[in-house]
Amino acid sequence: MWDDLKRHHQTVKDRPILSLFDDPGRAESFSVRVGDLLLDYSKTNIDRDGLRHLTGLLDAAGVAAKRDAMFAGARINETEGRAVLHTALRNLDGGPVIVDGQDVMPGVLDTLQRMEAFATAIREGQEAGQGGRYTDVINIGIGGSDLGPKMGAIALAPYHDGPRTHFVSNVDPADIADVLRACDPATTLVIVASKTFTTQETMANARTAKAWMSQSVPDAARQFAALSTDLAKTGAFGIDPSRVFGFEDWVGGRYSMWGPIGLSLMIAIGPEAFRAFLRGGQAMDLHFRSAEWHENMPALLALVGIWHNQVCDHATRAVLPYDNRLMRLPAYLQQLEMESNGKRVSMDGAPLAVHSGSVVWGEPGTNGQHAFYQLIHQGTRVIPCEFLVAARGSEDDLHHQHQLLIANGLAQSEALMRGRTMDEARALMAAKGLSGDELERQASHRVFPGNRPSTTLAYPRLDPFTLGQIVALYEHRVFVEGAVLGINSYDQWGVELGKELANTLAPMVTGEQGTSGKDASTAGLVEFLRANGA
Ligand SMILES: O=P(O)(O)OC[C@H]1O[C@H](O)[C@H](O)[C@@H](O)[C@@H]1O
Repeated sequence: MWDDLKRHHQTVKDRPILSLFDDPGRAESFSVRVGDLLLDYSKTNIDRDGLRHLTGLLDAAGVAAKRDAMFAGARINETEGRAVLHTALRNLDGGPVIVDGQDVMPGVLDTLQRMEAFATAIREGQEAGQGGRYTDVINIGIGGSDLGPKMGAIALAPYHDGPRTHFVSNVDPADIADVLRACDPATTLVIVASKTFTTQETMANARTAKAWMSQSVPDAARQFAALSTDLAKTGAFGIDPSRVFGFEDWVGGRYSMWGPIGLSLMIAIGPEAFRAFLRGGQAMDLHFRSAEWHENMPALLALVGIWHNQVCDHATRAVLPYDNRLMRLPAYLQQLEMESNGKRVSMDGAPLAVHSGSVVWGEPGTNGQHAFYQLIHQGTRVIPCEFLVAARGSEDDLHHQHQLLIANGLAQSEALMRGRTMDEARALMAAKGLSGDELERQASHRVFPGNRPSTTLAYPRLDPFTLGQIVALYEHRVFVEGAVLGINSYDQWGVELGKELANTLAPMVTGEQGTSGKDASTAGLVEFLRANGA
């Protein structure tokens, strides 16, 4: 299959994408809609044959059966022996989900209702701090216990009508110090978010927050809540079970914002808006489970990615939201995609025959246009771009600015595809009065090779339902890519070695131990930092 695709790529790689639009149905045929979302992938070099080869990969890898196994609660995370059921967290009225002969939905819905009651009590003031109604909520967590709710809280800022929300993740004391300085301990709720409740950074920050609060209020633990799968550890930390929201090991950290890890977001925007977010995710699940591959948005987004990364060998992909409040989406996707599909062996342990998932990066437009787009347009590497654009913003009185935003987003994808030829550049320079060698030289700097691929995801407005659809779309994109590659998208062994070595280095940094056994570079750096006050 891969060979067929690579052969096909050889035959089309020099073809201008623009020439595909000689077919008047191109844009329509290479677009897909789900509800009010539109994904346009017509500005890529994928044609009908390419799509046939790509969907062939899905059939060869048995993706439909793997998808159904995931939704049915099979232990598809084989290296950890776990089911993968974040979809159950948004399965509001989708019927039972059975794991080991037990329906998990009553537990999921019960936890959701407890979260809603708690969030409402905080928002309405029945649940208060020792100095009065809560004014601030601090979510302490890292990775999946931070990126989702933080990305969501920024994305849905117009819906934010609860207490102020802060996020602390880094073990760097600068992170927590800046947040604590802005909060009154007597009216602050601290949420410790950690699936395992052992993560070094989170536990260090949680202890710091507790010490900070203990200086001002009689019973600091009363103003703490916990989100975790390990209820014994939350109890040992002193958090009352009534403020602990548990979840099961079948929710992966980077897939967890739909459940208890989303509590800070729910407190910020309210339970009703949070349910709309869940409904958006559920709508995408229903689509993913039922649509044929050629009109299945997550599958197509994944196939476009596979075409660009594993077939065309473009190693990175830029995610460019023309929607400023999606500013943390690229960071969120870095964990979702790179921790999920950054694997070098397939499920059975054999090395991959093709590259693993791509490097994901990006910034909102239009900011990026004034920074790194130069390289995207004229650099020697091709960087497939993924644009996201809303028809309307939340600032109706400033809609004229939003229209400028849209024009900029669409202009970039057009420019990437169209480019500018040497003849066009020459004409520009001639119009400026240049001639001869100087005209040639100046014109060559103004050539855009074009033929650079992009996709555009368009939607009416970034509301909670739409955000739910977008996040679930990307989750399933990851699933499809992982299934095609035959890897386990749901473990993350690649983060372990650094953690182990940090434990061996900590006593060297404090000076309790010498640096013997370390390479000369690492030992030298420890010594330099110690000599300078570490
Ligand atoms: O939620 P926690 O157990 O504290 O884990 C937080 C994060 O740290 C780990 O190192 C993993 O790489 C992430 O997948 C996880 O989201």
